[in-house]
Amino acid sequence: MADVKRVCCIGAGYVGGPTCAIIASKCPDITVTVVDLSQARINEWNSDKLPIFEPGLDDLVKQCRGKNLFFSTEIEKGIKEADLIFISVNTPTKNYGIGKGRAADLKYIESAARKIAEVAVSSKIVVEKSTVPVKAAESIAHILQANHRRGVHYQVLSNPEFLAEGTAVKDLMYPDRVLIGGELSEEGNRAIMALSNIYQHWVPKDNIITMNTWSSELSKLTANAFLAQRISSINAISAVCEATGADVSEVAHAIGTDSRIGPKFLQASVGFGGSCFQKDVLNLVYLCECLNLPDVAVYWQTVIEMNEFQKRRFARRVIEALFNTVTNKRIAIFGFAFKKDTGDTRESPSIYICKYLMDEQAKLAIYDPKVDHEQMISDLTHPSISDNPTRVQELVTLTKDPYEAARSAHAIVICTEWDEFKDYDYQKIYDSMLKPAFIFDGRMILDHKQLQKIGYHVETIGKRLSDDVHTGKSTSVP
Ligand SMILES: NC(=O)C1=CN([C@@H]2O[C@H](COP(=O)(O)OP(=O)(O)OC[C@H]3O[C@@H](n4cnc5c(N)ncnc54)[C@H](O)[C@@H]3O)[C@@H](O)[C@H]2O)C=CC1
Ligand SMILES: O=C(O)[C@H]1O[C@H](OP(=O)(O)OP(=O)(O)OC[C@H]2O[C@@H](n3ccc(=O)[nH]c3=O)[C@H](O)[C@@H]2O)[C@H](O)[C@@H](O)[C@@H]1O
Repeated sequence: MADVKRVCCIGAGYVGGPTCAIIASKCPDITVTVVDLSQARINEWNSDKLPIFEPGLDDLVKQCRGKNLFFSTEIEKGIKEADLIFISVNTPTKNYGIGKGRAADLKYIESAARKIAEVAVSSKIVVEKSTVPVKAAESIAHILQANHRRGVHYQVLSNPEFLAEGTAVKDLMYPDRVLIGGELSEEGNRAIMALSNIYQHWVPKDNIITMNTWSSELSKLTANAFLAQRISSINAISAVCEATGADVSEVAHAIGTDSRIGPKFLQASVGFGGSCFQKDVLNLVYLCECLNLPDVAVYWQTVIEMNEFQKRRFARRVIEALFNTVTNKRIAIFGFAFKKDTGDTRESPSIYICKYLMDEQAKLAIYDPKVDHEQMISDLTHPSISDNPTRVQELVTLTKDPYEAARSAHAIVICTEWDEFKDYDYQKIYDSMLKPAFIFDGRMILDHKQLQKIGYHVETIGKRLSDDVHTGKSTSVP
């Protein structure tokens, strides 16, 4: 098993696609096939317009596709031919039955494992790449072993992914660490070495950490929980800043220079989004409840609650500043993706800000440089966001031009930190808006002094910029 020649990855998503593109580009001696149930997704991977936007990914895929990188719906063929199989399918939060709203839905993982057991005719290393609850690898191993053919043996490894969207290529190219968990046995070690050898084509050996499977699985959930907790912590402090006159950027800088705390992930915002933070923290909460650790579960649950609070709080500030009513007011929403440099909108805070404003019957003009309009409508008409899709269509205008979005608007709300938002001609935008013209900078990216000079009423997260004549809040601490 030491020399892996053929890799198959089940799941051609945000993780499977970029991860395999890097492996193919760094290991010309390995053939990598990414398989998926979705013909549409595979067609896109084989086209000029990839299904996901990631800086640097197009070039990487073009460089290897058709040589040692293949995208296909022939799942059985991919499995049969591979020595090593990544399972990189989605593990969303369960929306039915036991654990609804918290537990990870493992049905895609299980069906991938069953498919491997059904078709494999030679031994395989099966690598759990998806983020899963602790002990999922054990369940995968159980399914594989219960269905194995004579002479076919499996080793199951945990190899969680730490890439972030928008920087996936860089993160995969220069990972802080690669984590591999496996069985503590001779066979297990051989499998760990085989996977480690793939990564050693480009990752220094010292950055490849090996450990037992459960530690590896729990480390992934813990990493995301800690990152999400930092954001919730700084967002909690942003509320204190707004109430006192302190500036959250200064506070973040002050604490971030303490080497024990560090400067990263201290950017206060409208709240965190993305497909994983909420899902994985909830997954951890559920795990703790199942392990009869209710106090630990409550501790992590508050990270989610603080995030909800931040999104609601920001929307409420917009409404309050606009004289306590946004009914029929045109509001330009700049940014719909959950962060810059991605077209992904999963759990984007922008969706919730839009929801709260639509609940107050505001008219929204939404602009995002990368998100398809179809996706925006699908997100805003989702039953969890609106029970009246026709009303959403009436309230929402989708534009391909930020200047158009802001024309005749009462306010601009920045929901995503796209770099291009910093470079607009805000004088021109101001001239086209209704007065007083408001900007709510939910990402703290604009030059607030300059905007005030133009005449805007500016509000941002974690800092008071304008007189609070509208909200009437006092700056004194009781
Ligand atoms: N999106 C991200 O940035 C990161 C995601 N992760 C984790 O990686 C996993 C995958 O996430 P994404 O790539 O974002 O998901 P995704 O939803 O973009 O892609 C998953 C793909 O798996 C396919 N699939 C599902 N069941 C299948 C089956 N039985 N056979 C073949 N294909 C199947 C789906 O059609 C879909 O295309 C999740 O567990 C996630 O938590 C981990 C780190 C980063
Ligand atoms: O498991 C996953 O899916 C991934 O989740 C996150 O990556 P991602 O969600 O793609 O993006 P992040 O950069 O972590 O941003 C998440 C959200 O937090 C927000 N954020 C981030 C940092 C910050 O300081 N403040 C802040 O509000 C972002 O705007 C975004 O909405 C982790 O950073 C990755 O390590 C992990 O692999």
